[in-house]
Amino acid sequence: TSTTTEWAMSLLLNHPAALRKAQAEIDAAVGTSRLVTADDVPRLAYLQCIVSETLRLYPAAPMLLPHQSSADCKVGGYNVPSGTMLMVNAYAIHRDPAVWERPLEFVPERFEDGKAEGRFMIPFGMGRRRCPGETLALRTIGMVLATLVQCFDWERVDGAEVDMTEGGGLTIPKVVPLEAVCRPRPAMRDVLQSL
Ligand code: HEM
Repeated sequence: TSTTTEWAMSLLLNHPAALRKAQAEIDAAVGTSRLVTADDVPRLAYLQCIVSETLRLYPAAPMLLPHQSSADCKVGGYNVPSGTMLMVNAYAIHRDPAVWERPLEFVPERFEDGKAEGRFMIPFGMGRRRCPGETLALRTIGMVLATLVQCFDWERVDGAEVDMTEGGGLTIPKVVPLEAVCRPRPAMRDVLQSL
C-alpha cells in the first residue's frame, strides 16, 4: 500500500497537470472547509483513475505470488506438469502494446468513463487466491492520496524530475525514495490549524 502511494505521488509530481486536475476535482466535490473523508473517495473519479494507472504501471507485486500447479495441465499450448512453480508476469501484461495505447506513459484519462473496461489488469491477482486486502488497500491509497492532494501544494526538489528507477525483486520498490516539497494550501490553513 505504501509503495503504491509513493509511486502515485512520484507520478503526480512528474505530471503536474494531473496533480492540478486531481486537486480541482477534490475542491469541487469536497471543498476546502473540511478534510476529505473515506465516504468522499468513491466519488473522486479522477483520483481512482490515478490509482488504477499507478497500479497498471507499477503493480506492487509485478510477478504476483508464486503458484504451483496441482495437476498436469496445458497453458497457452505448453504442457505444465503437476508441481511446477508458475509465475505470472503482471508487469508485462499491464504494459502490453497490443492492449494499451502508449503503454509506458502515465495517462490516468485512459480509465475515465469506463474506457478501459474489459482490458486485462491483475495487480491483485485473480481467482481463489486473489489478494484479500484489495478493498482495504484501495481505500487506504485513495484516502492518503486525496488527503495529501487536498491539503498541500507539491513541488519537486529544485524542479528536478523525480527519479522513477524501479528496483527488482518480488515487489517493485523505488530505487531512489521520493523526496518532495510540500506547503499547506492557503485555502486549507484553517482546517489544518484546527486539527
Ligand atoms: C496495493 C496493495 C496491494 C497489492 C498490489 C497486493 C497484491 C497482491 C497479489 C498480487 C497477491 C497474490 C495473488 C495471487 O496469488 O495471484 C496478494 C496476495 C495476498 N495479499 Fe495483497 N496486495 C496489496 C495489499 C494487501 C493488503 C493491504 C493486505 C492485508 C491487509 C494484503 C493481503 C494479502 C494476502 C493475505 C495474500 C495471500 C492470499 C492467498 O494466498 O490466499 N494485501 N496480494
